[in-house]
Amino acid sequence: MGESRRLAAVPIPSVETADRTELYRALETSVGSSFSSEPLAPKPRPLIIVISGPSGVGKDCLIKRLREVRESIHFVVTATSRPMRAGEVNGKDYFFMSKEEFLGMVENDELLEYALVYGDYKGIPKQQIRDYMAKGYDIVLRVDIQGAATLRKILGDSAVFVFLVAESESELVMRLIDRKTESKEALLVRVATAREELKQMKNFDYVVVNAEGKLESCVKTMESIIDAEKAKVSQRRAMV
Ligand SMILES: Nc1ncnc2c1ncn2[C@@H]1O[C@H](COP(=O)(O)OP(=O)(O)OP(=O)(O)O)[C@@H](O)[C@H]1O
Repeated sequence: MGESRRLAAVPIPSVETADRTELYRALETSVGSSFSSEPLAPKPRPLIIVISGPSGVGKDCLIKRLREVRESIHFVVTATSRPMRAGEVNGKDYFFMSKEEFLGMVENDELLEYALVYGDYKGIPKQQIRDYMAKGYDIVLRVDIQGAATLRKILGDSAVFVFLVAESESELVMRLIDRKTESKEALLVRVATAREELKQMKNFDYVVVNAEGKLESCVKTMESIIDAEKAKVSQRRAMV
């Protein structure tokens, strides 16, 4: 009510008889300044999305599909000293390098985070993140649980942390067995580790289920999370 008393005394034509432009102009004059065409929502900031979860849960598959359905995503290619697996491509799946080269990057503070995983180094190159955020891309990082905990310490709430799970522990083990990329010893390490890792879920912002044969639904959930994050009034402000 207090607001209406401050409005200019301009006659407003009848809603029944006046045309749209006439009414618009009269309302504009009454409120005292032109109506702006500027977007009412703030421009969404680029997000850093950390995707983690036990080995074999489908992180790579999810990210691959997410990149196909969403153009504005940059997947940060991790540097690693582990040997290339059959079908992997250098610079696409990982930047494969020797231990010496990797430690050189550590020395030069070129990595956001790094760790020794199953005997091999893995780390996230900082420059790639900066370059793509500057171009407006959302950044997707794929890290193991240990890496996610380290990133949480570095990035705090400025990044979105997503924990990917299978629908059950037994499904996860089956998936790992079916992938046929691990020796029996490595398989045992991975399943035992997975059991421990599941306890870390509470440190994440979201948990997304990648159920057997339901990758598309998992991708949709991820998209919803990204869309919801973009619609936040107070957006996360990630700096690397
Ligand atoms: N929704 C799904 N239903 C059935 N199989 C799936 C699904 N998602 C992924 N897989 C399969 O599970 C296996 C593991 O997937 P992926 O390699 O993406 O896991 P990851 O989490 O990236 O594993 P790692 O951390 O060991 O690299 C693959 O053989 C993949 O094809």
